[in-house]
Amino acid sequence: MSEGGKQQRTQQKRQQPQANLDNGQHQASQDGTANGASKRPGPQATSTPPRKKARLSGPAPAPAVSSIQEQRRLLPIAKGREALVAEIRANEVTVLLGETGSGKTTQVPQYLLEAGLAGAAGLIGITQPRRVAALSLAARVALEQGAPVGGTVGYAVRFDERCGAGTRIKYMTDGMLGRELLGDPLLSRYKVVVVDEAHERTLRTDLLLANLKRILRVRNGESGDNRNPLKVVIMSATLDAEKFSRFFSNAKIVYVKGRQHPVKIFHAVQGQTDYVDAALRTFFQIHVDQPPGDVLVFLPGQEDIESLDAAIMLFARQLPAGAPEVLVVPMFAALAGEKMGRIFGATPRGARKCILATNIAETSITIPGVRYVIDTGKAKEKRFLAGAVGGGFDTLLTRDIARANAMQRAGRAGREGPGFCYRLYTEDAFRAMAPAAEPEILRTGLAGSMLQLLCLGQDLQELELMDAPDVEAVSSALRTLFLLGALDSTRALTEMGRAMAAFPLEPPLARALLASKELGCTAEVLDIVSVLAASAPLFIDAGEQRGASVEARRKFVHPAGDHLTLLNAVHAYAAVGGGGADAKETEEKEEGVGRSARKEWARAHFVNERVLREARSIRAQLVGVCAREGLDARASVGDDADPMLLALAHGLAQNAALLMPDGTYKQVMGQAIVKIHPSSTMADKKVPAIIYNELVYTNQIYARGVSSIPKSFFASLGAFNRRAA
Ligand SMILES: Nc1ncnc2c1ncn2[C@@H]1O[C@H](COP(=O)(O)OP(=O)(O)OP(=O)(O)O)[C@@H](O)[C@H]1O
Repeated sequence: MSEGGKQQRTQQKRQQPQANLDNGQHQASQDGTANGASKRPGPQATSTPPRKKARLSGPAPAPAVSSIQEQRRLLPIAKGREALVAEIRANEVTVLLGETGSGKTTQVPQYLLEAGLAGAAGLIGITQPRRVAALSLAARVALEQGAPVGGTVGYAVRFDERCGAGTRIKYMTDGMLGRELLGDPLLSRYKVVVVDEAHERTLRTDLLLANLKRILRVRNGESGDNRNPLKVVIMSATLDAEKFSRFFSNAKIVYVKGRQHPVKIFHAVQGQTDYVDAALRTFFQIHVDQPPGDVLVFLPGQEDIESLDAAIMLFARQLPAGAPEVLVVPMFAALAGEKMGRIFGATPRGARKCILATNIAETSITIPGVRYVIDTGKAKEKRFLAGAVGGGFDTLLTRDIARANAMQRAGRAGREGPGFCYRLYTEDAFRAMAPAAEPEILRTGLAGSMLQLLCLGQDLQELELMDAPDVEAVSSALRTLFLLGALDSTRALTEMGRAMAAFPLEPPLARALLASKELGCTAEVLDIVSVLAASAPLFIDAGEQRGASVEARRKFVHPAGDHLTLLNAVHAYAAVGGGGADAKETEEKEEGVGRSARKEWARAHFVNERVLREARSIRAQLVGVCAREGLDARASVGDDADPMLLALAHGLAQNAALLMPDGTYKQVMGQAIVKIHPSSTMADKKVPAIIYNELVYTNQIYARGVSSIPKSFFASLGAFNRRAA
């Protein structure tokens, strides 16, 4: 059945509260992550929605621990503190394996600082694959240190940094530390680098590991220079420790024993065909039958989160009067700060919070109050098809998770007291899962990373990596960089390439921005790329209200397509009182009437306001880079569309397609036949030539983020001349 058909069917089903809910039984089992001995059965599904009075009484969660310092002392890792510090002191590289929640991420950096391993003024950097983890961990550890964030403990994530002169412990994304290599190739300010959640094997972690190996060689003395040695600690709860140890010349492996609180695991008795429905049933079984505690549900993506959110609210309204309130809180990468506050903030008395999250909540973080985890066993995975028709494109498909992910998910329960994890898949399915996710370097586009490496004088193919990337993915990245003008025909980095790398943007967007210099439209292109670099689409996919959303947005629609439509929306938002070019002015209007008017405006136009606000902060940072790179951020062409489209086309030259006589579009630099995505303002238009932000493959190849360009542009795009060369 098609995705759309399935969606429709589930929606129909969820709109009938009396639907049969009788296939959600779970059985308790033990696996590597569970050492609880609870006799409490898993939630038993009923044949009707919950009717009986829900209760939020029962055994209290773990006894409150009086002080934060006492909590620290009770963590399993605390018992081995001295021995652990001694091992790290004695070894250049330590691989540290310990159960989820044992205290690795929050405690190890503090132990090392307190033991003097960072010297008098050196830094301890702790990398995380995800920004939300870096932000929340910095907040927690700052609290434990009794100092504000930006004091002893700070953080650095893309487009946001809070560190001061006195910062000694820095939580950061793996990508940020990678960027620091550009200015400081030996990471000389760091005495210790802790690579946390290394099992995730993100591309950035892998590149960082390769660089750390290089840096160790230089700083730790093969060349005799041992004045500023570096220590590296690799950590995870679910790691192939031997592999990491081998990579670092048989590094010492240290195990932290024990976990603070048990997590009891329940598996579904039979496989679930509709995981959103199964999650809905399981949530209400918990809500009705189980003692207090918040619930964390893992789902693949935003669409499922929104669908489950609506379904839970529908059922919650049917609970008897006086039943505990249900508070649904979505959690995905694109959330703005104030929403994060709702996730991590205290649940009101008598209510039960239900956090609906993607895998951004899977590792490292502690969400206070969460006692129950529901795991659908699914995640969205981005995969770059390098050898595909069309020269490669990203796919974003829902897939089964790996065992390591399942164990990490279970580990989000049981952090403040005993926890429970309900897997919506069978124990056999769990055992059949791959042990760990495939390293990202084997499945992702490499152009951006390759450009950064070239700026460091490194060649991806010569780097000593844990797993070497696919040859086709490497040549696809090289081709992209060459067509964008970042490389010359000898594969050497050009001035343009260096300038592109200065921007924390994917190469095509950086190229478009640089092209705006000559064309005098930097102000407009900044507006556009800032939105495209944000972590979610600007326009909300309104689902059933699609008709209404199209109508509401009609006034922004630009005949040239999605990019200028997006620009119109940014300008319209600015006119309501925020989001425009002048960040300072908008900050002043942040409070009060302006703020609520903007929110209302965004809601009425089905525009994602947090994206606009995120884009505004991205823009402010890009303006800083523009100044350094000699671009005038105020240069504007007003309403003149052509210069803006031409600048964009410089970045998206590889993403161009021409109209064929049969009404389809065919790539200019590839063989693929593409369709314009139905969400595009260009969906029903037939224009001679288009550029697009990306191709996505669902059941066919769709171009998303589409603009019409004059065919005459092709003559002036360097990429086409280069292709011919
Ligand atoms: N924000 C927080 N609020 C309350 N308790 C917290 C918070 N962060 C951490 N803790 C407590 O500290 C414990 C250890 O957390 P930490 O992140 O250091 O563990 P970890 O071993 O790194 O786990 P993981 O492998 O899951 O990342 C948690 O189980 C929890 O009890």
